[in-house]
Amino acid sequence: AHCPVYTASKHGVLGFTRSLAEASRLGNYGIRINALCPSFVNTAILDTINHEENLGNFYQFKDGVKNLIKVFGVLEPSVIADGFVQLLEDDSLNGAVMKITTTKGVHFENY
Ligand SMILES: NC(=O)c1ccc[n+]([C@@H]2O[C@H](COP(=O)([O-])OP(=O)(O)OC[C@H]3O[C@@H](n4cnc5c(N)ncnc54)[C@H](O)[C@@H]3O)[C@@H](O)[C@H]2O)c1
Ligand SMILES: CCCCC/C=C\C=C\[C@H](O)C/C=C\C/C=C\CCCC(=O)O
Repeated sequence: AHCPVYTASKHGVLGFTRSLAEASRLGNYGIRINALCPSFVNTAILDTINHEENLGNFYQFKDGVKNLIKVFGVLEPSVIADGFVQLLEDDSLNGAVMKITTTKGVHFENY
């Protein structure tokens, strides 16, 4: 929401992940490819919404993003690291999309 190009890039990452994971499985590449999709995380990127040069025409919607942050809260990076370790350790995961949110914690999007 609010930033169409940013959002399009994230959808692209998911398509890339799932397609490459299937290619890896079929081609016996020996690697697993998964995506980790967190809600808001406490990193420097959150400050970018305060700068017009980052959001361009969509700067006018920054209060909407701030409201989302207020409603859903901000995760600490350590929570994301824990999810990442789970992706590393679970050999059954390939082409998986792990979501981490304040409301549901770690869960998976099934396609
Ligand atoms: N922080 C969040 O709320 C959040 C939530 C979901 C997804 N993400 C995604 O996670 C990823 C990492 O974000 P983050 O929160 O750690 O942000 P961050 O701002 O802390 O880190 C981003 C890093 O990317 C580097 N970078 C930027 N442009 C680059 C380029 N062209 N080539 C190489 N490196 C470049 C920056 O120098 C910086 O070190 C991003 O793709 C972001 O969209 C972040
Ligand atoms: C919205 C774009 C703002 C510009 C980029 C700054 C930060 C981006 C952070 C993340 O990519 C945001 C991702 C998801 C947040 C959206 C809704 C949260 C829903 C959480 C839930 O369902 O519990």
